[in-house]
Amino acid sequence: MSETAQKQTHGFQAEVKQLLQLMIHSLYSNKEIFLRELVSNASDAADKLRFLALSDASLYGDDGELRVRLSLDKEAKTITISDNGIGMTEQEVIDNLGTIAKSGTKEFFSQLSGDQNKDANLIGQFGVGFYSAFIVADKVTVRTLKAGAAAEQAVEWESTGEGEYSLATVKKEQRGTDIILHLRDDEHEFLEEYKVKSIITKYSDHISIPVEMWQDEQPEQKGETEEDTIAAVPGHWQAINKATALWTRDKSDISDEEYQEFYKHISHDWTEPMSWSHNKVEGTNNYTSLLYIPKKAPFDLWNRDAQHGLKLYVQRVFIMDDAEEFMPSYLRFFKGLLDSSDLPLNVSREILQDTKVTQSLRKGCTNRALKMLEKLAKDGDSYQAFWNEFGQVLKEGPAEDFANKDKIAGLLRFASTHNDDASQNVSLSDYLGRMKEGQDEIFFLVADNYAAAKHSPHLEVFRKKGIEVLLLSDRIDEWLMQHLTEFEQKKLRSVAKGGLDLSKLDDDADKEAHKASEEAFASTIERFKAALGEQVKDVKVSHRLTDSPACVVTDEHDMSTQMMKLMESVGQTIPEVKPIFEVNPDHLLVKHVADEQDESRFKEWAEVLLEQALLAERGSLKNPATFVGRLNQLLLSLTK
Ligand SMILES: Nc1ncnc2c1ncn2[C@@H]1O[C@H](COP(=O)(O)OP(=O)(O)OP(=O)(O)O)[C@@H](O)[C@H]1O
Repeated sequence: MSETAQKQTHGFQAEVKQLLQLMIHSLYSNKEIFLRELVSNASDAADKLRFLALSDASLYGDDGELRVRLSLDKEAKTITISDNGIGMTEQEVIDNLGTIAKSGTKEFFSQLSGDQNKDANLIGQFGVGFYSAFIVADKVTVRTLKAGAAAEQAVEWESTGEGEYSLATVKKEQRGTDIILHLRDDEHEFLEEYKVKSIITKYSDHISIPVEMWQDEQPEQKGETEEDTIAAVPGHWQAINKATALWTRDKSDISDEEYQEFYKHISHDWTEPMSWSHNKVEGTNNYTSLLYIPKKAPFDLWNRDAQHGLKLYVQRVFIMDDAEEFMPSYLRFFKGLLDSSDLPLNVSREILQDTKVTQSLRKGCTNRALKMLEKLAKDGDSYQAFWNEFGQVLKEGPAEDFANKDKIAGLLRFASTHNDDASQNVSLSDYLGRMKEGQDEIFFLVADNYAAAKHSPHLEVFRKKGIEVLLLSDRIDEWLMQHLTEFEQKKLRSVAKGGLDLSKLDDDADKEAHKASEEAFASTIERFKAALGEQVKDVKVSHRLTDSPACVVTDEHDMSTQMMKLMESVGQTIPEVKPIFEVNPDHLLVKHVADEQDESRFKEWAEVLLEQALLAERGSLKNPATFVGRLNQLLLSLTK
């Protein structure tokens, strides 16, 4: 019984109103998930209490059996989900049931399109949680008492899910939370016991505490013969789920559906996972891990403040969410849990950070995760779908995890000149399989975007010789290639750097032709050097161009153009790097310039060729107006 004190009315945060509106409309076809969400919250509340009780057993009071109870009231048309978990204080009710505290919430709402199907998926990724109650209820009452608080300090929250909710202090004898859903007129199917039971079996069988329903008294019954009677069974609460922690069960006893539902419970994701791996490890370390690869990237994958990591249990007791210590950051998209027997029950984040056990568990989980990816990579289509979602994150790997560099390299996918589109589907092994005889390096080019890479003059000689080049244009690629220098004993080499030596791939005729053109052009090269002076590091005859008159490359050990751009874009000052200017002696324009006898006109041409090459390479010039002016002068002179 409760005495309701004066009610106060509060307004929902604007985003909550928006979420409620959207949810009711876009999740209607999947409305039964409200039960999964509320039972999942109840089970989390039990986990949290169990954790606190590790250091203060008195929190259990005389009620140590944690459970969730579902009650149906056909007359009142209510369904109640009741737990004896941690409960909430008034402030927690305000924070948890009146606002959305997730990082990236604003960005999330700005992504919504108004298209119900698309938005339903997005909301799924965002996590609907408690508010899903309003899909089926036109009024929700929450009565909650925080563990350890006096019965008079309980809180009643009530709302019709429109713009406001009310709060009142009430009396509640039992610790925990009751969520009472006043069902909408057309939702009375949820008052049928068989329906509710079937939903629990479908979605929440894996919940580790009992989910109970009231079983009415069974009166004494007649047996097979006159004398036999079957004794009456008094009314009692009966568990309708298996109530054992899923990961402690034998793999062979767990169905795919159970693994999938468990994933939704721990990840708050909506869609089925791409794959999972469940392992019990015994030996130096004793632990169970259950790792999942999601199908879709969460909306906050790139948000620096977003939480990630595994759910940590010690000897089946929940310890914390988002334990980041067990997975490197480049695998942060993995979801799952770790149950260790080697960590102390009172482990804190601080202790976790410097124990040897953590390090070896992290190693174990990382290896397991990489194995899962290697397995997935054998299935081309699934892996491609995975790569399109998470490839960019995996590209952080070679820089972060030196020990697993080779494994990660094998998992990377690139666009390449072998294909005619931007899709990243070429592995380094594919590339090795297509290498030309005599080729002992893997060639790549980093540019601002795929089109810029594809049309780069640096590719001309590679096209002519039929040598494949990987085309990289993601923001992280330059960083990646700084760390990915070798794969299966083959060096990776940028085609935009000096020191490119394709002589092993040249036939004798090519070699002679190169030598001849270098000799014939030697004096022109000297004239270019004199004309360009300090602007360039060197001038050379190019053997990499067929269609373009000239290009610039950076010296082998200098900072690459892409790296300079990247650093400039984040406001770093960078040391001046002078380009090496390469000219194509077979190009008509270069021949024309070489014939120019007037040294000042030669200088003008040299400047224009250099600026053109810089423009093609960097996409911009320090002084574009000078370039345009110079070019126009030369064009005019040609018309005379
Ligand atoms: N039965 C409950 N007992 C105690 N606290 C609860 C209960 N239900 C909800 N809460 C609190 O309210 C918060 C918000 O719940 P909600 O279901 O909206 O989000 P969530 O579970 O954190 O994540 P998601 O939205 O992804 O499901 C929870 O994090 C929890 O702190």
